[in-house]
Amino acid sequence: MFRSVARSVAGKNLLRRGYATAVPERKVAVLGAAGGIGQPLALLMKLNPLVSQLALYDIANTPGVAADVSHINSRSEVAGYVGEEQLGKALEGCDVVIIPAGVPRKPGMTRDDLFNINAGIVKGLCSAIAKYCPNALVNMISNPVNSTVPIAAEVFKKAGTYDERKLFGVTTLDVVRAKTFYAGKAKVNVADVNVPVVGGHAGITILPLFSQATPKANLPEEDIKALTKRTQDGGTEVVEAKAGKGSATLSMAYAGAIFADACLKGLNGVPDVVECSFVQSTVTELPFFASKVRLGKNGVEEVLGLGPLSEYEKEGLESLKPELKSSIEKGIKFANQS
Ligand SMILES: NC(=O)C1=CN([C@@H]2O[C@H](COP(=O)(O)OP(=O)(O)OC[C@H]3O[C@@H](n4cnc5c(N)ncnc54)[C@H](O)[C@@H]3O)[C@@H](O)[C@H]2O)C=CC1
Ligand SMILES: O=C([O-])CC(=O)C(=O)O
Repeated sequence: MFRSVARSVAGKNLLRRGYATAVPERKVAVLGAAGGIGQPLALLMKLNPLVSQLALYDIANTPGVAADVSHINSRSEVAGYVGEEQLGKALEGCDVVIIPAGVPRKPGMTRDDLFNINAGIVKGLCSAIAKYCPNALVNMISNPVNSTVPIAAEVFKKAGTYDERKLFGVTTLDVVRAKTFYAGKAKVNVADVNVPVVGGHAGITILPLFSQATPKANLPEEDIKALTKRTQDGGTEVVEAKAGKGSATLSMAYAGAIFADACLKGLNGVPDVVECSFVQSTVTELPFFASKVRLGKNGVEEVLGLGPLSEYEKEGLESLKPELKSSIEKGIKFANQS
């Protein structure tokens, strides 16, 4: 009886290490797993019961991280992979690949200042994904997300493996911040709060839609403007507080774990899994845009529209388009000329 249920779930075996519920096997890789985000994200993915195999890849230091995390008595088997020659093994059979590989900002830098280093890193990793796990859902964390996602798309197109339903820029941290800041201002329970955040993932391209926030609080316009600015500058707030020691890592690991969990639930057929993400889109005239996305067995099931916007949000939407367009074009150009 159990076996027949098992076979019906995407042909995957269900029982490993005594895990006794009908949850399919899922392999997740974290690329950049020894870094500031990678380590806590590895921990959180190890705690996720939907993961059966966890592959931790970096150019250095993954054996230690993998040995450490592997002692936790949760479902998944953990393996560490180090150096390019082990990347293929890390990726083979992956259902979800999470990419926090690359350099973080220092005070005074924009996310776009990371382009020169991170674009090449992302390009290399995506070429390997196209080769070793072309069907995996890719969760792009590396900045500038507004450019790294288009780079990944171009790499996959060139390799003939592009499926727009399987490529995601992770913008969950913007949602996490918007929820936290809104709850503080509106004096509502943060656990009940929902706020869509659309656009992209840098400065004014981050557009929280507080007019759609629930529970409703009817905050005055000046509070909405302050909340919007704080959400847009949330990354910079952390970069400045860390004073040269990097950018958000712990809150990003939390956000990355939420988004990867949503991807896994979608793959497993859980209905109505909706998260905001920067994806290929026709919601605006821009080819990529963050909005609410319904996740399913093939990744993006439906890109949801923006819903009704306030006048302030309409202005924000128009103001962000030129910057987002140029970041997208920069990524596409890089991928096609190098
Ligand atoms: N999407 C988002 O909301 C956020 C994105 N980020 C971005 O995430 C990235 C990583 O940030 P941190 O973890 O703080 O940096 P980090 O420097 O602490 O860690 C990065 C890791 O990537 C590894 N790495 C470098 N090249 C690699 C390659 N070719 N293959 C595999 N691994 C490689 C490094 O060895 C290092 O362990 C940055 O680009 C940062 O801007 C950070 C916070 C939020
Ligand atoms: O601000 C940064 O450089 C890192 C990031 O993307 C964020 O914290 O939102």
